[in-house]
Amino acid sequence: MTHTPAANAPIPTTEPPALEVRNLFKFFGRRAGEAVSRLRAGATRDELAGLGTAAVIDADFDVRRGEIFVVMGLSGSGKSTLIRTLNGLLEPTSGTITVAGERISGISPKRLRDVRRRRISMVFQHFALLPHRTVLDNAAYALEVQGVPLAERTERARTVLERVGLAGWEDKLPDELSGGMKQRVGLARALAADTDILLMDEAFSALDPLIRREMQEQLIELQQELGKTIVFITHDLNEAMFLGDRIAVMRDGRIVQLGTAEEILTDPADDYVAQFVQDVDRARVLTASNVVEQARAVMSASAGPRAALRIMRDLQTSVVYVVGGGRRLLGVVRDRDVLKLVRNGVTTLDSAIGDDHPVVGPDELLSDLLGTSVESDLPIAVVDDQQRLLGVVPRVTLLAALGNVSTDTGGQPVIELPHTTIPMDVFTETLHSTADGDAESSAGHEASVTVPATGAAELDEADATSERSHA
Ligand SMILES: Nc1ncnc2c1ncn2[C@@H]1O[C@H](COP(=O)(O)OP(=O)(O)OP(=O)(O)O)[C@@H](O)[C@H]1O
Repeated sequence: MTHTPAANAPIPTTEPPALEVRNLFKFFGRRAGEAVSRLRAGATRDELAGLGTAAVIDADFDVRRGEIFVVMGLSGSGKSTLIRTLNGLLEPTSGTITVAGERISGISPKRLRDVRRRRISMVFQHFALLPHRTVLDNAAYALEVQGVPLAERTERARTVLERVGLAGWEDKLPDELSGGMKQRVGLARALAADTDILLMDEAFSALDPLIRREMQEQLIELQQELGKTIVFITHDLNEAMFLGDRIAVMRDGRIVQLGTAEEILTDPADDYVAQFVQDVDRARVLTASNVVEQARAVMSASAGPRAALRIMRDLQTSVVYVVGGGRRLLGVVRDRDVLKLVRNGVTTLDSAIGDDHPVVGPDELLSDLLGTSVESDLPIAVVDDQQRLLGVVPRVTLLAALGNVSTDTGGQPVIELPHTTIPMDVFTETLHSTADGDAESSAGHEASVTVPATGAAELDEADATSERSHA
């Protein structure tokens, strides 16, 4: 899952947003205008219950081009009403809606139909397929309504059916399909219309959990492939968090929080949202970048085997991460190999650097980290796309994050690497006996720990300083 930048980041384009919603109110009932004035003045939904229902109260947001924007809330919170106003099925009581720069509120029905046809497709919970028409005809239906010639619409429908995994099913009737396949036809029909915006109203809610997850994953793939703007309505927070680049949480007609999944999970706007997120499957929301910790046992390759041994001794670990220029991760060195190099008087680390350590990118989901974590005794190294070491995810941190527990044990950092099983004396003895007038020859001192935290240049300098201070 790739998330867009933080919720309030500026839109990096001069094009208008896919959708602009400004101060939108929808009131069902008598004296709607008066009800909206009272809502603006601070009246609650309950206070207006005598007049009717305030289904959407002062919604104000943009949907960016190419994002999956999820509207999430319990039954009755106003999600369906909001989406129906977005596609012009309902006229707002007050406020405006603009689609790709074109107003769709307060315009003539003919113009509205035209904007909808060109800009917006809808996918429904219960598929809304025509039972006596084949899969192909259902997929081509929107195009047929638009008057697209038969040959062209058949070709476009075939292409999208293949894309959603239904090649070979074109001649079947809806009744011959499973629920997941029916929804794929619904999706294909929406995609065939080739509009910029897809509105999906609880589109996966009627599906079995496994099929539902498959559809969610496929939707993300399709979105990345096709770059559609998707507004997805759901009452399921896990689904919202998995799909949404941003999520609007609705309660009693109001959007109470708008943000990325991470923002909502880690900084819920109020107790209501906090209660919701308690049950979220964190493994499918949080990524390595959310839980990464600073790696302590890191050294520059140029510092050599003796420096590695000193770090192992001082941190009592069996492994040190080795980085090159620009903090690029080269691999790990292990205590036994380093000990051999030092004993043999080898001054470069290269031959001991191994790559048998787990590495992931910052966007990797925690659910994908679990398997990696159990396969290795080392913490997972997190690197950026230039292979620069960003930090590590120790197993204990991963488990704590999934269980929503703190790893803070009173200021003591988590021990991230396996303890060395080689007695400390052996390290010290080796450093002394092989010392050639360097730092370790001044017996009896405690070597200061080299715990580089920043760039390789600083690492080199830290080592040089360490050597000098011992000389
Ligand atoms: N046409 C209508 N006339 C009167 N009240 C309505 C109408 N449509 C919706 N409402 C009311 O507006 C409120 C919001 O309903 P809406 O269907 O938008 O919520 P929802 O979050 O989509 O819920 P659900 O998931 O159950 O559909 C509810 O109290 C509902 O009863």
